[in-house]
Amino acid sequence: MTDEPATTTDVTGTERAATGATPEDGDVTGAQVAGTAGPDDGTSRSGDGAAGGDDVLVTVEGLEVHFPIKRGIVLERTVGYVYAVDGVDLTIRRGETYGLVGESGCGKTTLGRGLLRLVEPTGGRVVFDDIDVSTLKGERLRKSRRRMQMIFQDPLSSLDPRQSVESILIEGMRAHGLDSGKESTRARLVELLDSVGLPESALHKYPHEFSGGQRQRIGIARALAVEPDLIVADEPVSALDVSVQAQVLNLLEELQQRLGLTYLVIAHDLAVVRHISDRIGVMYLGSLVEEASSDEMYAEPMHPYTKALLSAVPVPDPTVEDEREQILLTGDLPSPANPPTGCRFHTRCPWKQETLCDTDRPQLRDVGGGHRVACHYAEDILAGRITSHEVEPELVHPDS
Ligand SMILES: Nc1ncnc2c1ncn2[C@@H]1O[C@H](COP(=O)(O)OP(=O)(O)OP(=O)(O)O)[C@@H](O)[C@H]1O
Repeated sequence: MTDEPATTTDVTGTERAATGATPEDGDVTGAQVAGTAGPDDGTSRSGDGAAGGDDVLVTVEGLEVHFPIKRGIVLERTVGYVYAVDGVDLTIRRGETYGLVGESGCGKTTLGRGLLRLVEPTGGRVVFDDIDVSTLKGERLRKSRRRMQMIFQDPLSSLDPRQSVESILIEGMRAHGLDSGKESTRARLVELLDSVGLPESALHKYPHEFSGGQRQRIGIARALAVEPDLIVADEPVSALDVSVQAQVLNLLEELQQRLGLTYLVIAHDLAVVRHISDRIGVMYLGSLVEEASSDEMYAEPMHPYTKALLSAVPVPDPTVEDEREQILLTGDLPSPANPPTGCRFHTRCPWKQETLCDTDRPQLRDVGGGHRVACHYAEDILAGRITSHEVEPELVHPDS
């Protein structure tokens, strides 16, 4: 099959099918979503009424996933742990998109997998729609899994190359007793493909016959096949061409509105997260360091790590002067097998306060309106104990 239609992105990020590109070539049907915004347009969705209400679908409490480090061939013994997720508390509201960001290795994927119990948490709990899924076993666990699906970064490696699209889609339906007879199952498969913008003819093709964007559409259709409530999307567009990224993000948004889905979107690209998320959580070395609505996170970041991440994102309009505070992160991400004492960020923090930050681990505290931050410095500023001016020389400005 050919690639998806080429797109153009105008200055506001509005995606359009390029002139002459039909939906094409039969590959992407007319059901494909008309873009409203691209991933790099500098806009976010909070405040546009798309956010879920206060109805909580997922509660994560003190979640821990510690992987044992084993040594020895004959007598294997545990010599330490990778603290991949180390005490995360968060809630995801029904119908919202929660964006999770942070550097590679900070534990985003493990958190998503721990939430779905694709990896066993070593501590804490996950409550999904009032059911504590951390303790579920057997049939009840299987049933809860139907309601929580995952889509992956690399659709090619997550789709079995030996299975046709029909077989890929039917597998999950069958496992959950959702294939209810030949005719209705066939109609459902066609409906699923249409909902992700693929034609019926795709059913008998194999993953390698599709472009990257089309394969991601198949991954989305596979997740939708079992009628989930929550989808954890792990870097859903980072393996795709920029022109295709907006199409897939728009598709996810359209499906959310139509089907009432709730998303946890994991991404390292802050432009992607901003566009699609109602709220954003920033992770550093296994913990959340800040959480806020998408608009507030971009307008008023408080944690120095968040400020550093955001100052690395280019401004969408190159003609506008970038007046943001620039913070450059120094040093590497410490190993999650040997995290620093106290605040885990203190080894790279321009605002580190001696003894306090390297001994006392700050807790995530609500600083108003659901904006949560785990930082002694931010707390001191808010309490009026210090002003940001006192530490300004430590910050790296673009001209320095
Ligand atoms: N099965 C495992 N066994 C041991 N360590 C693991 C395992 N899975 C992940 N890790 C480690 O846990 C830490 C967090 O990994 P994770 O993949 O969750 O991070 P991430 O933020 O999603 O990074 P990326 O964006 O690169 O995927 C890393 O140090 C990783 O090497």
